Amino acid sequence: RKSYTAAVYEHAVFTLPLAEIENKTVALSVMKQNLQVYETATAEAKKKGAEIIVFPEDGLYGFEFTREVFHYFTEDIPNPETQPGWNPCKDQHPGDPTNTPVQYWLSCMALNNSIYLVANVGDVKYCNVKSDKLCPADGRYQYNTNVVYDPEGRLVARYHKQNLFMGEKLKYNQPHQCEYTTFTTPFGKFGTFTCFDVLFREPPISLVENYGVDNVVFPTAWMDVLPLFASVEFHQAWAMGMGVNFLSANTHRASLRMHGSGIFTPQGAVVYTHDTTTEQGRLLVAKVPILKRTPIKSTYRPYKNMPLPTDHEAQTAIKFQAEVFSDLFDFVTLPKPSGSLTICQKAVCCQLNYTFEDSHSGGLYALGAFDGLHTREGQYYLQICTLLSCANSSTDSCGQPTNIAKSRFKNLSLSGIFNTKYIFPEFLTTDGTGHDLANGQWLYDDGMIKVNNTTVKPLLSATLFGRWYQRDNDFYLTGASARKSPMVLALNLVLYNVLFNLLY
Ligand SMILES: NC(=O)CCCC[C@@H]1SC[C@@H]2NC(=O)N[C@@H]21
Repeated sequence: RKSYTAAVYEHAVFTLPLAEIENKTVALSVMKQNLQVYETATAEAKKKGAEIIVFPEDGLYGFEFTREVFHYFTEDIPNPETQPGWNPCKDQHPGDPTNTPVQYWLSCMALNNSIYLVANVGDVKYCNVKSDKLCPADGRYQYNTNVVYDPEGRLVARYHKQNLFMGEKLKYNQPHQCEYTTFTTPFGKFGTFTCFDVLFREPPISLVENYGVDNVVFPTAWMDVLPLFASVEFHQAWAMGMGVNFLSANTHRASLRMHGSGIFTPQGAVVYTHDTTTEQGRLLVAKVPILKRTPIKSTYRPYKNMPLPTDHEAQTAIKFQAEVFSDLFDFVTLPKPSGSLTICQKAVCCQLNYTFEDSHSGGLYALGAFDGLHTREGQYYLQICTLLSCANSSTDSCGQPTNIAKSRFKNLSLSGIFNTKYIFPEFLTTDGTGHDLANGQWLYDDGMIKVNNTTVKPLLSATLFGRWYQRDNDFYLTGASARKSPMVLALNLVLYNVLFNLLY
């Protein structure tokens, strides 16, 4: 057997204003409306041959809740490791007040369609504030949770999100210990994690490297941020960088820039959607290769003899600094019609060889390097090389979110020197109407992005997105220091920066 069929459903979640969710009954009616859409999608996916279906993060209720209101959406979901074989569809009787009705519905959906089903739900664990020192004051832990039901309706996996995003900390708790959640199917070993998790080492990298996972199911509620954090470019890059299949289901809310789901393999997307114009859900179904476990290829690619700019390039290429999503990059502009450029920042050096397709086509492009701590919406260490289309003809606009791209390249190769082997290759083209991953028009080979024949659409960005996980553990970024006082954190920050500047 060489492949399996997977489905992801990008769901336009039905929700109610916070003030209207007065009790558990209202919350349940909201979830039932969404579950009805899930049911239709699951039946449709099954009809198309799907063996597994993934639904998005927050897909049953939406996002804007207080901790108290979110409690109405939670159920106490057992741990399948200590209570294997739990099957709400077979074991619960509808109407019993001790039931978990959402789990009952999900389990029956999996059983009735004989399919693996992955959904994101709220799990609650009650605790005693007197005996459990970490127990929240309201006496309960609330978790952002993925559940997986097998085709018999049994709960086979439960995962509590580790890396909570921004406002999520108000309604969810972070598990005391990171959970590594896997499940095995006749078509491969799967791991699961959720949305913001993908930016961190734990649990994603350990699942692949230590738990032998070669398929990931990924419920997400991801807002696009161009040029480096757009959903489909980022999720495809993760699949390609880690050499796994990645089934990503996004919540659909175009007004929040929340869109873009796909089924990605180590070779790139087999199917994806990026609908910015409607508020409709969408089912994607595709064949996915069953992967042979291969050791992760190191993408760390040191190289010597970095070509220096020619006299002509040195005259016309302008060096400048500009921010990309609040990170200050060092940039150099691309002179036309072709060239070979290098730009470095601290330990990162980026090298580009290129020829514009049409030397008369417009658009300013710049090659940028970043090596540092990203601090917006979370803290994590990045090492990046990017070639991007600037928003307009001013260098100030390079790195600003834009959908404008005017030039195609006859050929290009982008490579870099990094301290990390965790490099995720991003590539995005556009004709102004959406994101085109240009699969088949570029290659990621030996740590290098290569275009050998002109892409169909103009290039928005090509990026080697590196994560230096090791560095996250330094100084004030450790979990232990996260519980320290603001004064200690500030001192750590100063110390960190002084040492960092001494080192580089
Ligand atoms: N639901 C989540 O866990 C948050 C989604 C992650 C969003 C990514 S992380 C950095 C970028 N900021 C955004 O607004 N979108 C991107």
